[in-house]
Amino acid sequence: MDAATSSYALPGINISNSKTSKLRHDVSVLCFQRGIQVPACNRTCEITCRSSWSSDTTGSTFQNLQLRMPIQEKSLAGKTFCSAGVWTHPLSATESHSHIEEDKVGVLLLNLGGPDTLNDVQPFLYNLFADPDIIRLPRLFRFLQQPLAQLISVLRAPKSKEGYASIGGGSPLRKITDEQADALRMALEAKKVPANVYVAMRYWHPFTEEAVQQIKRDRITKLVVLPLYPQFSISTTGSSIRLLQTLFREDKILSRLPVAIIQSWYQRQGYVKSMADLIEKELQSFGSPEEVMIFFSAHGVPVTYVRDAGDPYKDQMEECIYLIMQELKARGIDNDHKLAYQSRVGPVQWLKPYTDEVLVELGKKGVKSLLAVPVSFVSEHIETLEEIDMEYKELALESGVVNWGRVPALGCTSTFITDLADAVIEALPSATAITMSTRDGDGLNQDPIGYAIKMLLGSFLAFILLVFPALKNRV
Ligand SMILES: C=CC1=C(C)c2cc3[nH]c(cc4nc(cc5[nH]c(cc1n2)c(C)c5CCC(=O)O)C(CCC(=O)O)=C4C)c(C)c3C=C
Ligand SMILES: [Fe+2]
Repeated sequence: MDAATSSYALPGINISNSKTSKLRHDVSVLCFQRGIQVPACNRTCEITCRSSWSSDTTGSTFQNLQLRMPIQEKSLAGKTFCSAGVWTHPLSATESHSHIEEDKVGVLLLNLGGPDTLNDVQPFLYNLFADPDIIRLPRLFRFLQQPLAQLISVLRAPKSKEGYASIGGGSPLRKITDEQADALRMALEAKKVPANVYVAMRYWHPFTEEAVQQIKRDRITKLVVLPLYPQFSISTTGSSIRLLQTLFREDKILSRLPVAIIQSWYQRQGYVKSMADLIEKELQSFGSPEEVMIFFSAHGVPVTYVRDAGDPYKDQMEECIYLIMQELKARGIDNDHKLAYQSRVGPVQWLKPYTDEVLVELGKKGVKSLLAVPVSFVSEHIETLEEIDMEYKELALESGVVNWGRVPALGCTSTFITDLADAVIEALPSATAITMSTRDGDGLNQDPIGYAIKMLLGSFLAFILLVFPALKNRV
């Protein structure tokens, strides 16, 4: 299911699924002003009109426009990954330059954040577990969110600290994200689109609230929100967008700021090609590259996110792997591959198959060469540097794998950053103000009794597991 049509759609925000190469190009643009419909099939008019609209009139007009122009895209694999209600007008980088000269453009990079020092680990974990998009309690039990976050963060901190200690005493995420922000700013400048680039971390510094205040102080007039997660998940991009929506709605100035949100970009040619480049290069470091199993390891999410809440993460991940493998095939690389999910936390079921279990299976089956490819995140972080490079490597070697390799995260790879710059430029014309209220996205509306029972049992189970000492180390 696509995020735009799932229960996690965020109405009022013009969210685009960034994928230049696949969008239809025969969409004509209409220009509305004060109730008068002015047919204007050129893009300059579209942008000029929209930037002069007041936010309260733009929302409804734009929603109509979206509904009247359904775009349904089928991927090569036959899955729908862009559905009605999402409208993106594809402008090429050069076409759009003249339209945005008068605007003061901002780009807001969304990321998770990580503890800078070991002392930050527990408060960072508290922020993470206090997020209702990470631990999803029914509204009736939301009062438990903070005490539960306190309890889980204190219990998990020692194990997390060990992990962060083994990678140098803190997360490298802030430094890498700052470098990516700088590289993106330069790439945009090279394309004659000067922009301020801001970093908004969800759970640690620089917090989203800080970035948003800076955007206000800088008097940005058009904003593109770009998550540094290629695929959409309720727990990552969804959570940050929800927070942004709250912050913007509460603020007189920000609620009128035209914003375009790129919800996912795993299907962009630039990203797919950059990933294929990394894999192709790393395969060459093996003695017999054609015998290497390409092992994609994605961060997992609890299975209920996908099954009950309509998180498109799993579908997008599978689509993403398909596209990367197609790209490799086109280059004559036809290796076996496998996708598994890592980093599960707590007692609930997460997306399967689990990375650790698959590694053992593959080793036992006689796979001798394995190339691990982290695929849900574009920076090195604790789960690549510690979990994959240390834990999973050791497990694979113990299980019979002899040759182990790992593809680095994309980081500031220039083809990748250039493509992100194009994604920003393409999204700019679709910026509209965030004014509408959030539709309640949890299952409460659909089956309130079933939902309450499930969540009550879930919370009860979580408590039991947390206070039961023998099970503590699974948290
Ligand atoms: C696409 C990426 C990610 C998804 C999806 C995701 C979901 C998710 N994560 C947790 C719990 C934890 N995540 C932690 C660290 C962490 N998570 C991601 C990315 C995704 N998380 C990253 C990049 C990082 C690392 C940040 C860094 O410091 O480098 C942690 C803390 C580390 C640890 O203790 O293991 C926790 C906890 C849940 C519960 C969840 C989905 C519901
Ligand atoms: Fe995580």
